[in-house]
Amino acid sequence: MNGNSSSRPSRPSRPRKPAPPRRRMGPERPPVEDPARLAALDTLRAVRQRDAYANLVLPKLLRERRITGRDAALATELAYGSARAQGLLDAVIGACSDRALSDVDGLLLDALRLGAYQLLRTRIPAHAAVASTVDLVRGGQGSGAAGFVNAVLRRITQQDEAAWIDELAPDPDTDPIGHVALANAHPRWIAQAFAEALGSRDEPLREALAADDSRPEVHLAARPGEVSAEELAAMTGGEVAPYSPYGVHLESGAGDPGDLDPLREHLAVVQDEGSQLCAVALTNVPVEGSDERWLDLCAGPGGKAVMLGALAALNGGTLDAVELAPHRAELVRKATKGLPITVHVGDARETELPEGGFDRVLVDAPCTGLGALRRRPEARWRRQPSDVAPLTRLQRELLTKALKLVRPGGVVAYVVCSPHLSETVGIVADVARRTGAERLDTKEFFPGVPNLTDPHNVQLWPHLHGTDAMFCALLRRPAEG
Ligand SMILES: C[S@@+](CC[C@H](N)C(=O)[O-])C[C@H]1O[C@@H](n2cnc3c(N)ncnc32)[C@H](O)[C@@H]1O
Repeated sequence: MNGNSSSRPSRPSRPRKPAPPRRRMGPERPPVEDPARLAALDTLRAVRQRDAYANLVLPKLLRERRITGRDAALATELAYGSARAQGLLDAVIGACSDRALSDVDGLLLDALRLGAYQLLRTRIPAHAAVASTVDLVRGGQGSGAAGFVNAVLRRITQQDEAAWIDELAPDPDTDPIGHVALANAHPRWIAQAFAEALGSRDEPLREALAADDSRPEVHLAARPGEVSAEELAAMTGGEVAPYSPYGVHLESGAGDPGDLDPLREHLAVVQDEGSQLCAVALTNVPVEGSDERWLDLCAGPGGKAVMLGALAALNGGTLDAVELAPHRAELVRKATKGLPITVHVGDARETELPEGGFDRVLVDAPCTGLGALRRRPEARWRRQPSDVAPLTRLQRELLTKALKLVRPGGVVAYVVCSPHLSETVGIVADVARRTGAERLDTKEFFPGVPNLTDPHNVQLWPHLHGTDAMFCALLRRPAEG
């Protein structure tokens, strides 16, 4: 029998009343009176639940919910700030909660982090920070949960950030690295890696971690041959960068740079000034003989390929670009449209491109990214010390292959966005020793950049150069004897 009850008499048709609004199942959403905080909270949730990237989730949410202006700026500050400071916030929340953090429901932990960040690291009045967070929780998880969050946040208000650090951080006399790590919201192992790279556990380390813990400016790179840095600065309201001949700095929070006309028209890309300097340095080294065939061995998503491709075009040459991940290779193709670039998808270690066939080769190797933590809010809490060893194996193999692909007398730039010594000087010293490559005085090819002291390598730092902590070493394949 048909499930429709055909035996029922049909009812006379009546004018239909508008249906009452349908109630959602499950906990009610808060009324969206506070779109900025709700967007920040939803971002923290996506980071925790789906391993999402805050700087991909939030801009999408802001667009979908049409959040703009001051609300967008507040959402950005709260989402990225809370993600960046997570370890410090958790230490304080843990000290103020009668439950172990591992027993606190994830949704409540997100809200507590959002509230604690406002209390410890913004000028939002304490009563507003507490009340707005409690309202979000009451709307989402009910009044019992709201009571718990209220109690924890009220305890946090009893001291400011400095007092909490005094109470919770390791003793600076016996564990200076542990102390400065918590005070600047970094995991200890990362602070330790920075200390080793800086050769200091004192003021330089504190300055490096503090710079890494602040909101970065947006850097743009003008496409060589299309527009000058001065013109790009005038078009975007930015400032010409201090070191890169193509760089422009924009204030952070000035909206989505992707909406700027020069970016839409492919006259410029978003690219950290340190990355620009490393790509340009490769082209600054004199080479004898031919100089037409350049190679970018790890090209996705294509920032440096755009720079190198545009410079190759001006030089009458070409660029080959290799990328393992097909979707990232596609990004390289899109970013470099109109430039003399051939994109190859595959493992650079096994590429069939001709050995000895290139005059200049860039190895912008996959790395921990510890040098760009300020641009990736949650990354410092996600990365693990165990990530380092497999990357160093890959880095060593890629640099070794690059030194085969470059012709005798040609030059290779080894670049990583990390100051971790195992990924930087450790790789270069080892591969140079095994291959006989000549290590050049890399800083010579970073003209005008101060505070470079290593005789072979360049390590940039946010606190010294305003760039990501990029590392670059230039090597030459010996001419055949
Ligand atoms: C640090 S990123 C390169 C960034 C790029 N040069 C830019 O400026 O936009 C490293 C890239 O190497 C790619 N990769 C990883 N292993 C690779 C391999 N064995 N061969 C080629 N590319 C690889 C990654 O997918 C990633 O896109």
